[in-house]
Amino acid sequence: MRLEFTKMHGLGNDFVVIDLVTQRVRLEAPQIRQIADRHFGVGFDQLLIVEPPTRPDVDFKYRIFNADGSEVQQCGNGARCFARFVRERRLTRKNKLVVETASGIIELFVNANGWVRVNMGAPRLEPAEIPFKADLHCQTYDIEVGGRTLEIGAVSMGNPHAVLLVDNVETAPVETVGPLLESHPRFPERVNVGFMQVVDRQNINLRVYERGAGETLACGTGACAAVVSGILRGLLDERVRVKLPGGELDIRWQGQGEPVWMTGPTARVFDGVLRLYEWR
Ligand SMILES: N[C@@H](CCC[C@H](N)C(=O)O)C(=O)O
Repeated sequence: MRLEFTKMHGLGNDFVVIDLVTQRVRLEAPQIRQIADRHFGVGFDQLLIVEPPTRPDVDFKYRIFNADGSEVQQCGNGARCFARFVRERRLTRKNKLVVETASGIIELFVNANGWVRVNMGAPRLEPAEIPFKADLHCQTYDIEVGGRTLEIGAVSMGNPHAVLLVDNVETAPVETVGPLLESHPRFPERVNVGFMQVVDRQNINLRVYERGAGETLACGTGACAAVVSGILRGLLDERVRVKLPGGELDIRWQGQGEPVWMTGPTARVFDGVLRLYEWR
């Protein structure tokens, strides 16, 4: 079985993108993990699947799978790459796209310079919506991790995020605290973990340990969640430049009930063909 794909990235957060508008395949979790393998497969942080819409008022349906094969609701860097992909593959000529994801509708605007601006929707803060086990919504929560009490913000951008404040992202305990929080029992669907260093009211440094993928060079929803958490804590202004290991994103949020806007670049690395029958 022959399957065309495109390798892309947003700030080094890398993707295999597959068009299932013009191709047909059903990929199960073991195959997804095999394609994700950086030694025995193509390698990616997330697999993005482009499908025809299931309703008349949207342009496409977009599904996202982590490298561990789990299907997830949202991916910010992936959304921008998705927009570039459907235009380059001539599946659409529109500059504004309305797209169905597992967590709702997002709007994408392709700028003249190839950058993409995304309306990521309003963040959800109620614990049950994240989901996070807590009685009430609070700006921050104390949580026991590895014998220590840490303070986190908890935000859903369609997918769950915990945000910790650190003095310096270079020395942040991403490899140790990241996996412990990712699978913490208070996050029943696991969680993405952001380590945020506030530089000033318009600039943060951020590293993210992603659910189902480990630390990535950038996480778009993680950047949105960190800015939301920083604004709610009174530390940030409405527009923030987020510096991640792979590059920078522009994030804007006007407060409760308003959508988060994310703007950033995309890159296509190469096109390829998978021959699924060759795998054992
Ligand atoms: N890299 C992404 C987020 C991908 C999904 C995440 N790992 C999850 O499990 O929720 C981004 O750019 O937002």
